[in-house]
Amino acid sequence: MKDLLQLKDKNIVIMGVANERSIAWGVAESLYNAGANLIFTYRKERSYKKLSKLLENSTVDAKAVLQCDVNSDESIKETFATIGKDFGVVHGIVHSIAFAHAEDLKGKFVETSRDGFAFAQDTSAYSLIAVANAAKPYMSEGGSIIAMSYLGAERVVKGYNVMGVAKASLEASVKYLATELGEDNIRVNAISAGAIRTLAAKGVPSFNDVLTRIEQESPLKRNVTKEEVGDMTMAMMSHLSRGVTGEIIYVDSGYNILGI
Ligand SMILES: NC(=O)c1ccc[n+]([C@@H]2O[C@H](COP(=O)([O-])OP(=O)(O)OC[C@H]3O[C@@H](n4cnc5c(N)ncnc54)[C@H](O)[C@@H]3O)[C@@H](O)[C@H]2O)c1
Repeated sequence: MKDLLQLKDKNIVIMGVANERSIAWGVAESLYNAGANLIFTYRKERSYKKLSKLLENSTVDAKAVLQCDVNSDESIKETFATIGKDFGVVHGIVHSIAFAHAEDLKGKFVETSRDGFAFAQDTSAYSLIAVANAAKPYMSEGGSIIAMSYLGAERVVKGYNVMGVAKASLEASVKYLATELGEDNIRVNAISAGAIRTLAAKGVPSFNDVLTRIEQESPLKRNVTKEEVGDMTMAMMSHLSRGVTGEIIYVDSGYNILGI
């Protein structure tokens, strides 16, 4: 099986583990079991502490744990320069990062502030472009970049507001990046995940209603898990998906196909 995936000893950067509930942690477990070398990045000291504990208490091994604040070009460049120096080649990147100010999610969309809009875009969408640009020199053997999106990018999900527009921008960025980086055999895709109870999800006021609705109405009649998103991310990182780029892949119990 590992041979089919061709992930053994591949250097994969995982950005966005905040705690054990993080989607990125589900991804880390899947990729580790497939034999990949994992390089983790975190934003704040708090995440570093949580991540260190998680690593201590699990079988997942980290080849490196580095700080990277995606709101800062300098931080992104420095992180990837260190990764390049220490590992030579990057084969994959998992971008599992998003943030918007709570007041921009709670209020009416029409009242979104200029700053709040820019901040959500910068953190949740532009960061993918900046990361791809900083990583590109080290992705000399080709590779795969995965971002995490949500249905709120293309449909109106109550309470998702400014983040929905940031995800729309993220999904469009995936397609533009895929088109340009394809000649270097770098594939860029997004997973559109169903609702999963995480720290980031706490900021979305309608989250509990969304979970209930998916359970009642989705084709699979249940919510998805971070492990399921992890496995699909692993497939999208692997040799199995070598012909796929610029796609938005749904791991959402089929909820996105519903009309009314
Ligand atoms: N949980 C869901 O229901 C759901 C559904 C679909 C998509 N997603 C997406 O999955 C991704 C991961 O979110 P999650 O739900 O696992 O929540 P999470 O809170 O565990 O992860 C979000 C991560 O983003 C990081 N982050 C925020 N700002 C950053 C910055 N400036 N620099 C570096 N890192 C920063 C946080 O530190 C955290 O690790 C996000 O893109 C989110 O929008 C989540």
